[in-house]
Amino acid sequence: MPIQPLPSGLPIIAPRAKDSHKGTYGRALLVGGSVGMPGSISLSGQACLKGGAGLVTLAVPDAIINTVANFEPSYMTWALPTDRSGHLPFHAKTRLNEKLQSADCLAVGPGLGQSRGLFHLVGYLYETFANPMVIDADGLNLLSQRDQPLAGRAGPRVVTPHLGEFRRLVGKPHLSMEDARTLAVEVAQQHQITVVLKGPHTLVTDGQQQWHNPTGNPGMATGGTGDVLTGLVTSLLAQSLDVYSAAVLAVFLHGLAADLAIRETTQPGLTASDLLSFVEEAWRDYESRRDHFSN
Ligand SMILES: NC(=O)C1=CN([C@@H]2O[C@H](COP(=O)(O)OP(=O)(O)OC[C@H]3O[C@@H](n4cnc5c(N)ncnc54)[C@H](O)[C@@H]3O)[C@@H](O)[C@H]2O)[C@@H](O)CC1
Ligand SMILES: Nc1ncnc2c1ncn2[C@@H]1O[C@H](COP(=O)(O)OP(=O)(O)O)[C@@H](O)[C@H]1O
Ligand SMILES: [Mg+2]
Repeated sequence: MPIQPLPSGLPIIAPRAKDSHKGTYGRALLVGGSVGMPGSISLSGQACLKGGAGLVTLAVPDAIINTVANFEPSYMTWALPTDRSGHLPFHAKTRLNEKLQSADCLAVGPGLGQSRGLFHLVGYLYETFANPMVIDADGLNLLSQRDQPLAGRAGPRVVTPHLGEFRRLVGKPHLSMEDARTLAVEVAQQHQITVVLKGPHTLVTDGQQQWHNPTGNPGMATGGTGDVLTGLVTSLLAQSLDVYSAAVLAVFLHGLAADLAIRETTQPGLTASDLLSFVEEAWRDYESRRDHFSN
C-alpha cells in the first residue's frame, strides 16, 4: 500500500537536533495515585517517557511509592504524605511546591481518588501553577465539585474528560455525546482552555479550532488507556508544544498506537500496557510519513 500523508491540521514535530539533550525535551511532573490505585499514574508516567519527555517525575503518596517506582526505572518518584484514607492530604502541597518550581508542565488526576483535602489541593494547583497543566480523571471529578469548575486558571490548561466526566464538569448528567461535542467548543472558548472530549473520534478544541480524531478503535475501551493519553499530552507539553497542538498530536498518536496494536493483538485482548508498547510504532509511522512528504 502506498504511504499515506499525515492528515492536514496535525502538528509536525521536527526531527531531534543532534546536539539536543534531556533538558531540551522538558521536565514533566505528574501527580496522582492513591492506596489501591498505583497503576494509573504509572501508566501516565510511562506514556510520558514514551512520548519523548526529557525527565519525568511522579509525585505520589508515600504509601504507594515503592510500588510505583518498581513499575518503571526510567522515571523518578517524589514522595508526598498519605492521609488516613490513603489519599494525598492538602498539606502535601508544601512538599509538592519544591518540585513544582522546576516543572515545565504538570499532570494531575490519574488514580488520585477523591477527598476534601484533594478537592482543595487540585483547586490550588489549577489556580496557581503558571505553566501548562493537564487535568484528567479524579482531577476533573474534583474540579467538578467547585462552584465554577474551570474558572481561575493560572496558566494554559488541557482537560481530558470522557463523556461521564464531561457531564460532571458541566453539571448536565444526561447530556448526549452529540450535545457534549457542541458544548465542549463553548466551554473551551469561554475559559480559553483546550478540551479533549474522549470517545470514538475524540474531539479536541480550543474554542477556535477543532480536531476530529481519525485514529482509534473500540479495543481502547479498557481501564487505563485514558491514563496513557494523559502521559502523552504531558510529554508533548514538556517538549514545548502549545496546549492545543500537544492535545491533537497526543490523541492522534494514542489512537494510532491502538490501531497498530490490534494488528497483532485483538480488540478484546488489548490492554493499556499493550497500548504503551505500541506508542513507539506510532511514532515510527508518524515519522516515516512526515519524512516521506517533507520535500
Ligand atoms: N490501573 C488503574 O489504577 C486504573 C485507575 N483508574 C482510575 O480510576 C479512577 C476513576 O476513573 P473512571 O474513569 O473509572 O471514573 P468514573 O467514575 O468516571 O467511571 C467511569 C464510569 O463512567 C461512565 N461513563 C459514561 N460515559 C463514559 C465514557 N464515554 N467513557 C467512559 N466512561 C463513561 C461508565 O458507566 C463508567 O463506569 C480515576 O482516578 C482513574 O484514573 C482508571 O483510569 C482505570 C485504571
Ligand atoms: N469505542 C472507542 N473507540 C475509540 N476510542 C475509544 C473507544 N472507547 C474508548 N476509547 C478511548 O480510550 C480512552 C479511554 O479513556 P478513559 O475513559 O479515561 O479510560 P481510563 O480512565 O480507564 O484510563 C480514550 O482515549 C477514548 O477516546
Ligand atoms: Mg480516565
